[in-house]
Amino acid sequence: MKPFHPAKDFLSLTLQALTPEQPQWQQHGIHAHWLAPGLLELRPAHPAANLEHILLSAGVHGNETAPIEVLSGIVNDLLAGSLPLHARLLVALGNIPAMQAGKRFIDYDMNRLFNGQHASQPQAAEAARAGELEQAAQQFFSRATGPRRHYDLHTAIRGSVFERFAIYPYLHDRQHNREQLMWLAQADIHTVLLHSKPAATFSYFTSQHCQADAFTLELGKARPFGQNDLGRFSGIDKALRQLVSGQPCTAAPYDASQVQLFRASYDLIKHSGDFVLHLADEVENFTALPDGMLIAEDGDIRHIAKGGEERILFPNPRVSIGLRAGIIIAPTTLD
Ligand SMILES: O=C(O)CCC(=O)N[C@@H](CCC(=O)O)C(=O)O
Ligand SMILES: [Zn+2]
Repeated sequence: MKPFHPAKDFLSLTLQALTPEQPQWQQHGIHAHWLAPGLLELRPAHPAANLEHILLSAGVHGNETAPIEVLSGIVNDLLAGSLPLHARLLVALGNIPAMQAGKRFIDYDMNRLFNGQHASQPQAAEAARAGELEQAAQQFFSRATGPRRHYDLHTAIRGSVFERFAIYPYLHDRQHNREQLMWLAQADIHTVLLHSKPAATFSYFTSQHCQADAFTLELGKARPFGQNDLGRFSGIDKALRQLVSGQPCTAAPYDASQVQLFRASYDLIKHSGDFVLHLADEVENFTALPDGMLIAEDGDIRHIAKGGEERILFPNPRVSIGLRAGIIIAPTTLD
């Protein structure tokens, strides 16, 4: 098998729409399978028992470049033999045309097209790719014989009161996994939003349909390629490197003081072109909303903050009609 060309790293191959001459090859004790552009499966050539099965994704939003660089660095070090692999790993760089264009998306937000929603937007450039990512994830996890994890790495449009945070998809009847919460804490992610309903996101899809411990990770502010301070991503970089190389996890028993939890109360939906958000563009994620504050209006609908403990997440009045223009959240504890 022809080795991965060392001068062409995973990211540049993906951005240039190049593929290795052979889709499957072995190097440094790793069996690599290039499934499609930006979709690479790696496993130890001689796997130990009880491997973890880990999906790492980034670039579902094309302009969220730091997580793409983090994952590309991990893949390159695995293939160069400088980072050992003791897991089955699927790495997915999501929206390649949007990455090339430096945009969040081309036609339609890809993270609203999972869970089958791609079928409702067949004309969108993102639809087929969302279906391809779903299929790759399902095939990958269908062959899993041990723990399944999915971390979908993002950065946010706005700054944030809490710089890094995780989003835990709605679990229906499953319990929140406290070991996962402590793993996030040792990755320097101490704030977690618990979703309260199904969503069309990649992490909800793998949580619900692949039974993975799945999270969307928001790791900082979105910046173009070349403008990231990757030092601010060292917590997740180190934690993922330890995870894929099978180093013993140093996460402690569950300690509620390490994890600040919020629960989604309701979404601000943009129902029409009359939608007005009464928050300035500089307002950060997790900004507190004083009791009685008018948050948003849409025709006859008025959203008013209640109780003084609510906060705003992902305020964005520029989304397409029908989509979420923000989430109202409130502090919570585990059941
Ligand atoms: O900064 C923003 O306004 C959006 C950041 C972002 O892309 N967040 C994800 C969260 C996905 C989830 O709820 O799990 C998204 O909106 O897709
Ligand atoms: Zn994103």
